[in-house]
Amino acid sequence: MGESEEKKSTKRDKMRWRWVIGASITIVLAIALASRTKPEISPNFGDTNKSCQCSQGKHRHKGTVEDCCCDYETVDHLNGEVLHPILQELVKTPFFRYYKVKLWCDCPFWPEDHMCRLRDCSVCECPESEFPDSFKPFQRTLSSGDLKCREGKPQAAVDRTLDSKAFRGWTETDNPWTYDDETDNCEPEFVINSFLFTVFAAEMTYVNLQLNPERYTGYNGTSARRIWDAVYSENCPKYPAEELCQEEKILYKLISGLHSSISVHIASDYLIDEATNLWGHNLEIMYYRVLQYPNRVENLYFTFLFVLRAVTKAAEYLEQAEYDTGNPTEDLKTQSLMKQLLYDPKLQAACPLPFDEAKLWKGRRGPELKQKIQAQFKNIRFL
Ligand SMILES: Cc1cc2nc3c(=O)[nH]c(=O)nc-3n(C[C@H](O)[C@H](O)[C@H](O)COP(=O)(O)OP(=O)(O)OC[C@H]3O[C@@H](n4cnc5c(N)ncnc54)[C@H](O)[C@@H]3O)c2cc1C
Repeated sequence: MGESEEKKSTKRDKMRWRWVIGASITIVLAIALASRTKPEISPNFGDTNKSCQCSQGKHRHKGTVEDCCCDYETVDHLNGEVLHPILQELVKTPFFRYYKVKLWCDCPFWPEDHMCRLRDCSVCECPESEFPDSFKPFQRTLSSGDLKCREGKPQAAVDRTLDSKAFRGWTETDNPWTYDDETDNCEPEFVINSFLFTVFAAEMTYVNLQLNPERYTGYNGTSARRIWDAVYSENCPKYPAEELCQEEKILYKLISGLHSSISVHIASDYLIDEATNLWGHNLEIMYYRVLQYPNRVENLYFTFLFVLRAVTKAAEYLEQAEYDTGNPTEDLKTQSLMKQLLYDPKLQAACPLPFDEAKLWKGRRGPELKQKIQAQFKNIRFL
């Protein structure tokens, strides 16, 4: 591999791992929130002043998480003791708080999609001066005076010509599970971003995830629903559940687990009263969208363990990866937190193999099935 190829590949790897850690963070938080409110829900739905009547410590879900090698109680314990505290620190580091996304592109499937109703839904882009030098492979035209959210105005977009020149070389794909496209093309694929839910977007730009938390944004109604409908109908076969093979069930569980995670975040940080701008927990939403369906909670735990396996499987790589943002102090801290996360003795002892992927793709149909599911997986891009 030539030097420039190596650089491209390292950049793609960085993007990929930011994604995996990002997914871990969102799912870890969702588990923490769901497990806190799992038992009997108080009738004081949406009321932030009255105390929650949850009886802590009671598990509705017991035993091993289906298709995994770890139980519910252990997940809750590890999440609270180990993962949640470390990830809370990791998300603040520059390497993980800046995320590259494509904004501003018409939806090729559903024109005039109105998306979010709330003003707060708009995505705050970072001015060029803010994001780390080593993340800047191209010149930007966004001035530092442009610190405010741009509130969904496509005309305020940065110079695309520069972007496409700088990124032309990055379009090749070497991972059969993902697209590594960082050009400004608008592709007819689902770009799923649980923080920003930019569903179809173009033009790479940076956002600070600390300024764009995952929470209620008013993205409701038919517009939001048809995206979920499309995600499920494109990727989950219609035939009865008992006829699904293991790999198809897993893809469904991952989508459903991510859906639960998004719903839990919405419920946890909800606009209770628009007039007074009062934000708080909405336990009614938490219950009606997630907790009343045991399988949605189970799928959340499954997704947690699946992502945890991806992170721990890549421990050696992640330990040695460069977390270079041009700020040595912060970058050292990122590396040290990553090591803590990857080699935590409690994690290794309690859940050494969160999910066993070696059981997949067996039998005569294995290779064909893998190709089919890879294509489906690529169709949905979880950022
Ligand atoms: C990728 C994506 C990201 C989003 N991010 C946000 C966000 O950050 N903030 C925000 O406010 N809104 C967000 N939304 C919208 C949000 O997820 C809901 O679609 C919206 O709040 C409307 O909810 P709903 O009650 O109509 O049901 P939806 O959550 O839209 O669900 C649609 C249908 O899917 C089924 N379903 C629901 N949950 C599950 C599950 N876990 N497993 C299997 N099936 C299920 C049910 O049959 C349900 O009726 C996002 C939507 C998408 C597609």
